[in-house]
Amino acid sequence: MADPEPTPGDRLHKTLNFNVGVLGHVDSGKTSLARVLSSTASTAAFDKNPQSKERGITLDLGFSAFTVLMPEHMKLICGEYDSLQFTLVDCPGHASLIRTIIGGAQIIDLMMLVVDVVKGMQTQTAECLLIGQLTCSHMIVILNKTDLLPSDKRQIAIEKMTKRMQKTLENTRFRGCPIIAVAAKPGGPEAPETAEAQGITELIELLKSQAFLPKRDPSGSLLMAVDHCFSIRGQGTVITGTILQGALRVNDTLEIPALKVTRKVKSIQMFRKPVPSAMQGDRVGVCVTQFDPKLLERGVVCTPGSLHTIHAAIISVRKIEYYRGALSSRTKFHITIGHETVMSRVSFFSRASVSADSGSLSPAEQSAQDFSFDWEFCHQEEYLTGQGEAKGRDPAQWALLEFERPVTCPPLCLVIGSRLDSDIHSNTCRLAFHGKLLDGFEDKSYVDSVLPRLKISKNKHKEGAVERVTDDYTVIGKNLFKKETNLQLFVGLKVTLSSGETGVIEGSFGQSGKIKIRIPEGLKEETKQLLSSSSKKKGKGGAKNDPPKEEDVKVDSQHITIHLNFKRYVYDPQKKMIQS
Ligand SMILES: Nc1nc2c(ncn2[C@@H]2O[C@H](COP(=O)(O)OP(=O)(O)OP(=O)(O)O)[C@@H](O)[C@H]2O)c(=O)[nH]1
Repeated sequence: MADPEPTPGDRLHKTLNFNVGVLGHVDSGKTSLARVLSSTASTAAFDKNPQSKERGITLDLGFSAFTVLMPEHMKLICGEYDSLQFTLVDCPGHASLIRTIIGGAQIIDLMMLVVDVVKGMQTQTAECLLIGQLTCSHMIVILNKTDLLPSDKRQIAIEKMTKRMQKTLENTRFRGCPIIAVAAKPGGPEAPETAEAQGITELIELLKSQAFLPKRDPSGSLLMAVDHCFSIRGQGTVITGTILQGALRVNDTLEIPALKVTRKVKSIQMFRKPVPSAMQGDRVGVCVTQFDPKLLERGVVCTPGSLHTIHAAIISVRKIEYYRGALSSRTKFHITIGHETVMSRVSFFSRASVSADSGSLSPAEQSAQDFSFDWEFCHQEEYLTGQGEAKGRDPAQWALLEFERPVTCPPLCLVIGSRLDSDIHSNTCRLAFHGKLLDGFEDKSYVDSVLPRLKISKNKHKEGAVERVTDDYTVIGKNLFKKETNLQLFVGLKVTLSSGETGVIEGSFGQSGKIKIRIPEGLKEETKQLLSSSSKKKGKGGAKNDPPKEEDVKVDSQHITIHLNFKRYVYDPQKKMIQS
């Protein structure tokens, strides 16, 4: 019989793990803070706990942990646990920062944004805030290095910086989040190790008060981020890391996608004790049958067959508003996807760019229909609109990514596009866009044969005429499309009328390529008059509240034109390159 899914109660130990990402600008004091938190907690917070010394452990580069007794407010909801472990994920360099955060997005429960109190928000602070916005729902701001402020003006300076941070956070999801001042390593690098950090006990109390029962889901396939790997003679190879998704049991078979091999789980340890299973959010050491640990210093392991290695992908795209550069097609960006950052050629396209004029395709182009179907499918899926990308808001954007080397990632994972090669001191945001993986191309030959033949054309412009008004908010347009055109692909696109109103294509009208246009602000009086006089002159149709029927429409207004701008995306078997 299969083992039951592990539950949070299925533990030999009674410690709940809570993951805290430590983010901030270079040199803001992240590592110093993680270090002092761990040591302060292990010496002070546990004096009642005999295991305290053991718990202030350094797990690996970038990971440290400390444990406290279960805070009062969590005792009721976390009945089966008696203590709470904070695992601090110190995120160092920039590329690895994005990778760590994206990879850990599902399991970073709270983010500590470390700010140098003297310098305030710096470029990377802002970038970290952006990444936090995309991946995390709880945050604490740490104003560090308060010892550098002159003692007589310290309090005022802290209050000033607190207010400034509050203002910055006003329009973010972290509005009103706690802000605390500390000195993680007073005196800087030259100071003796004995120099006492300030505000750390208060910070630990704040962390305890902000902690909550994290959502963990043992279902689905396993995905574990590996941060360390070593062998134990006679036993096997141990991989340590964090379970990002799913669960793991002794005797399970794991896949190491980078090595294209599978290995059997011989034992699992948490908090240095053997456990039969572990689940999302847990930090574990897993002993598997032997392989060369040098081959997997960092990376992922997973349920066999659950990850895909892809050569190209389609993603949804949202521009990061602080990014000053252009998102132009066929340029290269650093793409962070799953646990990898890879250079990619990026071609952007938008909704109506999908083989829109299918009726006018040549027979060769017609064969592209299968392909364009995929895109059509994409934009009907909820995940495009479900993640805050509400239908009807911004015109949706997509991109085709062509990776310089294949990447291994889970389906639907978060993707961030950035320009990491731009100068880190240039004071500009290097994060350009974010999105979700919608579709990946695994088959290299498919990529070779199909992707080079995609054509993303330049902006197109179509012009038609308003035929009649059906009510104060709706007009019927004609001469924009042929009757064969798949009008569904244009639904939701913006049009402008020569009379000044803007509208949205609501759908087709009749069978001859006419469209119904909704004018959300309503038609201007002059426009209505112009259209109704035009109707009367011709003597048919145009009665304000008549349900529109195609045969009614005989009136031809020469006065008001409709303008539609869009991009077109077609498969062109003749082309050897993507054209733009
Ligand atoms: N004066 C003073 N210096 C500090 C404090 N905290 C850290 N520093 C110093 O600031 C420098 C950077 O500290 P780190 O902890 O390495 O900063 P970091 O953010 O982890 O740096 P990166 O990992 O390089 O991004 C070191 O020289 C520390 O000694 C503090 O509270 N006061």
